[in-house]
Amino acid sequence: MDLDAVTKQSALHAKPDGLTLQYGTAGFRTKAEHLDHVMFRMGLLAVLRSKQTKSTIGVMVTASHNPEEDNGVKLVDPLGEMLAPSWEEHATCLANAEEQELPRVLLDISEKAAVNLHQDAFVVVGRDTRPSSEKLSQSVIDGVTVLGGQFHDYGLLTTPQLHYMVYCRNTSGRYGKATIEGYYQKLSTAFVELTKQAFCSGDDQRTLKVDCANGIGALKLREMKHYFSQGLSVQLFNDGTEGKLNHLCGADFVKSHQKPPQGIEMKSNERCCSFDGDADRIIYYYHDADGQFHLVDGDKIAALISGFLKEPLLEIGDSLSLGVVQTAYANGSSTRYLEEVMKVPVCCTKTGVKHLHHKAQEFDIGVYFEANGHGTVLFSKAAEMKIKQLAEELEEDKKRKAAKMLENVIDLFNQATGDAISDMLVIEAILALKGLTVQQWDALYTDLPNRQLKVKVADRQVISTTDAERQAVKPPGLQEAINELVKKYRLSRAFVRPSGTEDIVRVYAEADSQENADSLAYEVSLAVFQLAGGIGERPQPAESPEQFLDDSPLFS
Ligand SMILES: CC(=O)N[C@H]1[C@@H](OP(=O)(O)O)O[C@H](CO)[C@@H](O)[C@@H]1O
Ligand SMILES: [Mg+2]
Repeated sequence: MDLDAVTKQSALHAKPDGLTLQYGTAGFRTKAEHLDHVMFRMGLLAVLRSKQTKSTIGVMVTASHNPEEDNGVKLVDPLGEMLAPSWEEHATCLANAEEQELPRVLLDISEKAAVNLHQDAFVVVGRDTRPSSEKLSQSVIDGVTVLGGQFHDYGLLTTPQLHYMVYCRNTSGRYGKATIEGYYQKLSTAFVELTKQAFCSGDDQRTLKVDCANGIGALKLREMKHYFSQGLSVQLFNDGTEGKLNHLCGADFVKSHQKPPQGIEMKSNERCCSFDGDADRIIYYYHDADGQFHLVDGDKIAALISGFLKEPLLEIGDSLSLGVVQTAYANGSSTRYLEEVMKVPVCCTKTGVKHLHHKAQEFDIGVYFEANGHGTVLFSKAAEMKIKQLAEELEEDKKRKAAKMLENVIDLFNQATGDAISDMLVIEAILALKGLTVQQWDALYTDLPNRQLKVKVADRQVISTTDAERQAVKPPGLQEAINELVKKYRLSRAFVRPSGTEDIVRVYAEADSQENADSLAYEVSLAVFQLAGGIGERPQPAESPEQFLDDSPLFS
């Protein structure tokens, strides 16, 4: 490690004095102008991680659904998964080290993590379409090269595509080819194979409207759509040619505002979906004949997918375990539906994909989705082998057919992480095969009315939680207050937790009516404000839904 060279180069990516950042739920995220030093240092860290794991490591430059002026960075571990927690700590230390401390911190990390510094290092880099992303990804590359690491810059990619590339490279191509062409080929071949049956039986060509959040998803979907055009025609909106990234559009906007994005023409009963800014989340929705808006969120995606998978799994007759993983934000109706109607085991984990992903690995087939549309399905090695073996058996019977179908489903999911494009193709395939309309899918169960709010407090870490974030253990008295409030309403539930990506406390409430959910959320916000050191204006009761929109300081 040439520490003199590191010091010299680092001076060109100097850290602003006094700035401290935390590697949070989704890596580092803040205003783009504060991130140059973090990028350079994440290049350095990726080299150390690559040497330690003797594998290719990914670095993605994106701030997902956050505003265009923001940016962020996260590292991708060898099998395409999120960075290991112990390395998140190293990332935070390295990002916050003052210039003169940098060599010592690098040596410290190398020692603590037993990095063999003589090992080769290889890092792959991807970035989203933000104006700041190109320069920032160059800073990552500067960090990689000054430590002698090799790199491949993929340029513009969706976040899940970068995860896919990392996974492919570390499994000698067994997972797929580590090129954009390889990604398109793998997914579209699986999609076309899977839907052959549905489309042969005379179904009309299917059309889907896609809101691309003016982000990277638009570029990639436009390139990819020709690969599966016999099966599905996608119409792109908010494709970045005019609008601003994530502004009044995208999956996060649609989910949190519970209304359609701007820039999309929706006719009644037409199936529409939205990606987020880096295309790792997807949400569906439609207007009914009365013009009422219906959201079909991550919970319903999980219900559709697990219902679909149950049948071929029963058919192949092997006792492979199927489970669904959710977070506390999952609508109570979805959990009840999965457990009581579908009879599948449901687990609840802390918020953040890495927690869900980890839990899903405990099943042969683990379906995980956050309510906001981030998720995928993981197949254990044993399940994959069993399915492949059955699919190759000579006898052409129902069992083999079911195994063949599952084989294509395995290939269609991005098993490295949740992926809007891959999930979209899975959902479209299921709807086609089952002959379901979006309304029929939506009717699987009825969501309980719910409301999410944000409360500003002086220090959000005064709140700590347990039971997958459903119970507050600190500050004293807060959980008791929430329990009392919840008792006042029917079918009600509420919890609070400090956000891992924003400097706020999140409040969630659901109840038998929208009015009651709003009212419970307001009362819980007030309890948080009073018991957890609220700052600024006190939470106000909602008089109109507009009050919940982002421009209000307390409600969004
Ligand atoms: C309620 C909610 O939507 N929380 C989001 C949000 O996390 P917070 O820790 O709640 O800020 O950002 C995460 C990263 O994108 C995402 O995984 C998660 O679902
Ligand atoms: Mg995202």
